[in-house]
Amino acid sequence: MGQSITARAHTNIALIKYWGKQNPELIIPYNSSLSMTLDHFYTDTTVRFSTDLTADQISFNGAIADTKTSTQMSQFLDLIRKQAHLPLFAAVETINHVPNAAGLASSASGYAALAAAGSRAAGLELNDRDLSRLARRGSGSATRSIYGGFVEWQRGTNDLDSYAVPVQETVDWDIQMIAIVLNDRQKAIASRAGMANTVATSPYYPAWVETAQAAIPAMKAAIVKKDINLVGQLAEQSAMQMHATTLSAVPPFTYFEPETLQAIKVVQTLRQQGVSCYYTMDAGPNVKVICTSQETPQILAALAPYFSPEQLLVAKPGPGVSYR
Ligand SMILES: Nc1ncnc2c1ncn2[C@@H]1O[C@H](COP(=O)(O)OP(=O)(O)OP(=O)(O)O)[C@@H](O)[C@H]1O
Ligand SMILES: C[C@@](O)(CCOP(=O)(O)OP(=O)(O)O)CC(=O)O
Repeated sequence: MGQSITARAHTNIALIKYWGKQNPELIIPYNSSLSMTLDHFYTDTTVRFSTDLTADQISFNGAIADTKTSTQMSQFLDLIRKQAHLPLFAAVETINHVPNAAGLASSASGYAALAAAGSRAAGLELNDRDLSRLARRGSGSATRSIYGGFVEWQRGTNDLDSYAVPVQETVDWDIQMIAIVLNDRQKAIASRAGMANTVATSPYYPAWVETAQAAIPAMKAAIVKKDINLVGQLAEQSAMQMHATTLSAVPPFTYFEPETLQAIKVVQTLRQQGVSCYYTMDAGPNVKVICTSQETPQILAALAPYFSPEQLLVAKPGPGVSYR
């Protein structure tokens, strides 16, 4: 009977987005990305390898995982089994402490937690870099969730040199995000399919890679300066440039919904009034507002006529992977 290991990983939101893979099998991106790990939203995953099992046993939020999810997780466990030379099945229990369909990447915290708990349960003692490389194989955004604070995923060119590094692990200045949960409809195009389609068909894609790469040093400088306005401006630009590549794909598609524009308008109006707030968006309609805690009450008040309190979730910078 193997040891039972529980790991916690927090989700993250990219300020400079990852969008497109140069190697889909190994999940090597075309561009580097930079994110903020969030405090309130995380996944707890427990893994135990056992001679008693005849198949992986995967429980997801207290129920048996659906076939698609459990197949993906078993394939990920295969990577760990191979690395550890351990031909045993595993019992996995994972719980996402991320509100349903909040547009806060659960694949990021999910695969970072599975990489951490799974590798340890298999007897591997991976350093953070190798843990980041392993998490990357589950989902690109998981590469960054190994670390807390601000994190850069250096794109690299192969399995060995594509991993995340901490940019600022302890964030001692005032920055946070308000996630606006617009609707809980299943998104029509998953990020994986959306980015593949964009790489294959958007004539703007080469420009995306070039501008995203150039934005990384600019964002790092803004973080060092603790400049909320510069961080916000660069994040907003990156998000809208990413979404421009979906509009220019063939056939075109978008993650925007009417409520998305409503939320963006509120942010723009507040900014005209002198409030420091900026928006970002991932592969779904929900908007995340980058702001200071000081101005958050004013921003929540401006959003209140359009969205209920349950739709507005506030998060601060959070920690890296830990073991329970
Ligand atoms: N706790 C978990 N453990 C392992 N895998 C998970 C976990 N939570 C979610 N996932 C995987 O992540 C997938 C959901 O990821 P998906 O990319 O669709 O959305 P997201 O990660 O929430 O948002 P984004 O598109 O921005 O990454 C699920 O299908 C599941 O396979
Ligand atoms: C828009 C994004 O959130 C895309 C995240 O994509 P995923 O990490 O979910 O994609 P896969 O690597 O295919 O699993 C931007 C980002 O998080 O950087």
